[in-house]
Amino acid sequence: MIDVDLQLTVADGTRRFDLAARFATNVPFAALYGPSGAGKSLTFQAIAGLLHPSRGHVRLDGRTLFDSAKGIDVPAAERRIGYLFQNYALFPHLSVRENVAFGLTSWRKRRLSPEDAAQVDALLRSFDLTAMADSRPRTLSGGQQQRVALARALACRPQVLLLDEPFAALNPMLRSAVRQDLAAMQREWGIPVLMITHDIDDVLDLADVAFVYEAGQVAREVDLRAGTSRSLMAQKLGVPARDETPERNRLRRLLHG
Ligand SMILES: Nc1ncnc2c1ncn2[C@@H]1O[C@H](COP(=O)(O)OP(=O)(O)OP(=O)(O)O)[C@@H](O)[C@H]1O
Repeated sequence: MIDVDLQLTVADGTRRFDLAARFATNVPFAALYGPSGAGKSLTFQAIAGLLHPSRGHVRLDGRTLFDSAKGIDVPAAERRIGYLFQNYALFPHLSVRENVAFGLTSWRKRRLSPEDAAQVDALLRSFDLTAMADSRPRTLSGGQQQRVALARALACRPQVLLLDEPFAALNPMLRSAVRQDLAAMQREWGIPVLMITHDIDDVLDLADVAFVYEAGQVAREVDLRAGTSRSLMAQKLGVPARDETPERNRLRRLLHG
């Protein structure tokens, strides 16, 4: 169960933005959906401990990570949260293996324990990265880089995985394949996922619940589990339903083999 209530203000010389977002869920896959600049990434930063709300709380599976009233603010490194940034933020000077292992090493402890090394090897295998483990990220395709970023986010055995627009850098053909990979990964690792996306298909294909953001607040919660038709879900989310004609589906099947 993740339970957040975040109130914070960010400002620079000319702009100010107020976030007042609240939601709680225990579904395996939840989406934060909404227009650009609505406060979704700030929410992730506050959950991960990179931003400090002025009021509110962050609770994860009964553990309090932040509570302004009780003066609790667990440091980011101790929160056990996997965070996939919008542009992946891979380290260009490190190999694939070193990128995946990054969260498990520290400047003091340069070497991985045998247990951690085995975990890194398992992740490389699981994400089909073993053959490129010693390569630098710039020599990898977009989809491969995305898998490295996901493997790195999972390496610290997180209690929740935050994915900030995980498919944004991928071309449309790759997107649907990677969407399926992500769903399979979620089933295999059993770690709850919160995903930020602008893409209605990401929401409809992956999410159990969507929190719709508007101007720094969660305007509504949409349950996407069985029993609701795709077009009704799209309507609830406030977007036009896709043209799901049989002809279009036939073409989609042909294109995807
Ligand atoms: N340090 C800051 N000072 C002033 N405004 C900021 C600061 N950081 C973020 N903002 C603003 O806060 C708003 C919310 O930002 P946020 O990154 O959470 O949006 P978002 O919903 O994730 O958007 P996108 O989907 O485009 O990534 C934006 O208008 C952004 O410009």
